[in-house]
Amino acid sequence: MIDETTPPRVDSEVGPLRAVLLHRPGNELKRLTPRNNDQLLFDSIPWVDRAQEEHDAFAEVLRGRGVEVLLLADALRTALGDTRAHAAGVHAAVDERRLGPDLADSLRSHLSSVSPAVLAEVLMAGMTFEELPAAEGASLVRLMNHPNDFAVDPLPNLLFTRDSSAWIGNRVAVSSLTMPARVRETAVLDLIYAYHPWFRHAARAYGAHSAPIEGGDVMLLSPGVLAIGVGERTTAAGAESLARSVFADGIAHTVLAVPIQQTRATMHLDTVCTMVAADAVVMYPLSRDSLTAFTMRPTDDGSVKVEGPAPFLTAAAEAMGIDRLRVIDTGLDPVTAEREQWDDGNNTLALAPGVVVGYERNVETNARLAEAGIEVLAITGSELGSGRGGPRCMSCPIRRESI
Ligand SMILES: NC(=[NH2+])NCCC[C@H](N)C(=O)O
Repeated sequence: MIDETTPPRVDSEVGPLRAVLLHRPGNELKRLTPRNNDQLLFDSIPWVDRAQEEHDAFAEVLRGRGVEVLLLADALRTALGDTRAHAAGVHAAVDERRLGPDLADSLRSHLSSVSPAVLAEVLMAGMTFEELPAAEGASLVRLMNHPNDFAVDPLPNLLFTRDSSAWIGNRVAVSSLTMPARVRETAVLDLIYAYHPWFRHAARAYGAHSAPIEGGDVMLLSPGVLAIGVGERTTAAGAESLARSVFADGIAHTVLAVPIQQTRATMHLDTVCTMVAADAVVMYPLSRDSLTAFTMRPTDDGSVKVEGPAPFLTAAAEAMGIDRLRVIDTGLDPVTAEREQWDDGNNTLALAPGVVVGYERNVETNARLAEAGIEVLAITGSELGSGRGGPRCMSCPIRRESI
């Protein structure tokens, strides 16, 4: 149990994992249709019951290895028990630009009287116009929207808790998410970190309302050394602001900004590379020689010095103070490599150095990891994967032991 004697702290990707924030997918996935799935960032329509079973099995693997699992929905309900959080939750749910003043007022007053559990459900699964409380008289906004249109958008990507917040040392960075379908996740995580008792003393590393940055792009290469992917989601401005913030707080001495391709397949740095041991990564073979990095370090006068670009592996090893950052040689043929990269083969979650969780379907990548001495705990993800995210994307480590 996390308490004041064992506060949240994460200073690597691979230190023994002790506590993690996960989101068991819920009714928000039932909102996905062939008409809205692209916009909601899913590649197909998941079978929700099966996705929940797969997720339960994922959580069980973690618990079986001594990891405490905090589920986001539970955390949100707990947080909303505080009246200030409840008021902030109502504010976050109601978008007056969409509803107009009358409907917004009536929805606000309705939500103000619901239980924390009901408000949490609205914040996660959204609300259609048909589900709005019944009203007297005609409202233009009600009349002109289809009953199945969203009055409050659902958040199906809450599943990917990696992106909406990230712990760096003893501080949490609540993300400013790029895609419109995910922007409101920030408000949900803000409520949890401000009002859940586990996080009462949590300090923030980065303002949620600064430039875009997503946790899938943030990698803790070693204590004090961060790599930040810059691409579809995290901008150069986001990487620079986060670097300034961690330098100012003294929680990092080097930050690498790593340009990644602006494509759906490589939306975050962790889609092409994750750490499997203190000095080893699994990496999409095509990225191996093409990834580069700019190195940022703080200067004495409080500004940031930028160098590079240099090859990523060289810059990373130098910043980490090691001879070489090993790449597990998956040696896959380009077609298999591309298929397994798409299915999050490189998106592993380390539970300890040399022990990772991966999707079972990435047979070739997992076999190469095993040959290299990495224990792979395989989980099924046929439905979970339809949102394009693997074990690392679906987990936000809250506490890891130091290595
Ligand atoms: N860290 C990650 N790779 N996260 C994957 C997020 C997938 C999600 N559907 C999105 O497009 O945002």
